Amino acid sequence: MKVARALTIAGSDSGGGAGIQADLKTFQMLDVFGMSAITAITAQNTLGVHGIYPVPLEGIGLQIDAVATDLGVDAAKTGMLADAAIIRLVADKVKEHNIEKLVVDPVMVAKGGARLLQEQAQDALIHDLLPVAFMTTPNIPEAEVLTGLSIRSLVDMKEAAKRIGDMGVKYVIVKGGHMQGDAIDIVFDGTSFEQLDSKRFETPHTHGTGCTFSAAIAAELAKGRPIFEAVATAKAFITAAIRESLGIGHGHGPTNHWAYFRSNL
Ligand SMILES: Nc1ncnc2c1ncn2[C@@H]1O[C@H](COP(=O)(O)OP(=O)(O)OP(=O)(O)O)[C@@H](O)[C@H]1O
Ligand SMILES: Cc1ncc(CO)c(N)n1
Repeated sequence: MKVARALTIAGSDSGGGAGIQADLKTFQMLDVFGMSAITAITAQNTLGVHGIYPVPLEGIGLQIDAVATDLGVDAAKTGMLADAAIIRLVADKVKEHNIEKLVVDPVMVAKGGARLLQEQAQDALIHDLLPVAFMTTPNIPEAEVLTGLSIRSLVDMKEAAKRIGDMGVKYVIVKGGHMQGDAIDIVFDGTSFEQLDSKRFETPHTHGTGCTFSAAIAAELAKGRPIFEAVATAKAFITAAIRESLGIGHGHGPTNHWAYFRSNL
């Protein structure tokens, strides 16, 4: 049996709903062997981020080297990268190990408002990481920071996707989780647009939705699925995970990483 292998380069969420934990659960549910390089440890739960402890650069580089030189990486994703030095290191490692299918989730701020990326690191994201990425999946506030645009409509989302595409990344998905109405994401392939649609669920349990969505894309790309099939499966995965939330914790609870699999039984 040949198994697909995916690597997440991200922060640890002790609460289990976002970060490395969400990514590994998602890989597992999509039949992909999951590996991790941890960039920072967060003390976090559904109420917020209580502490952030970055891993030394050398340790992050060694984790990526260890995995890439032995087990192999069919696709990777990035999540919380904390600062500019980590972003540059990850960009260098992606080039060194020829990781072609890299999904960059440009994580900047947690749901409760805690910064997960230093503000001065935003330039490194644009100039160092996006040019080596295959796909990026900003939410609305992240797309606004990356482009300087104010995004209020689907037309604005498309314009933002185009401008982010000009930064050197092949595919861009501007996610509509932060808009009003249906949860519509815009996919841009450099020439044309597609939409991923779902109804919006009125729920506070959306902790880690972005992490889970980008991990599902990386998992499907690791299996060699065509792009639009991969993103459609990821949308179905996150929609089921939000729809059937677990109702645990006292704040923004985690999504349900079993839901997509169970709904297909
Ligand atoms: N309430 C909702 N109902 C249905 N789909 C949603 C809802 N909220 C988000 N989504 C979908 O979830 C996916 C993730 O989008 P979102 O904009 O929430 O990411 P994010 O803000 O990066 O998440 P996080 O920072 O919490 O990890 C998108 O496909 C989006 O459309
Ligand atoms: C570690 C980590 N990564 C990403 C997010 C964004 O959801 C979070 N809250 N925590």
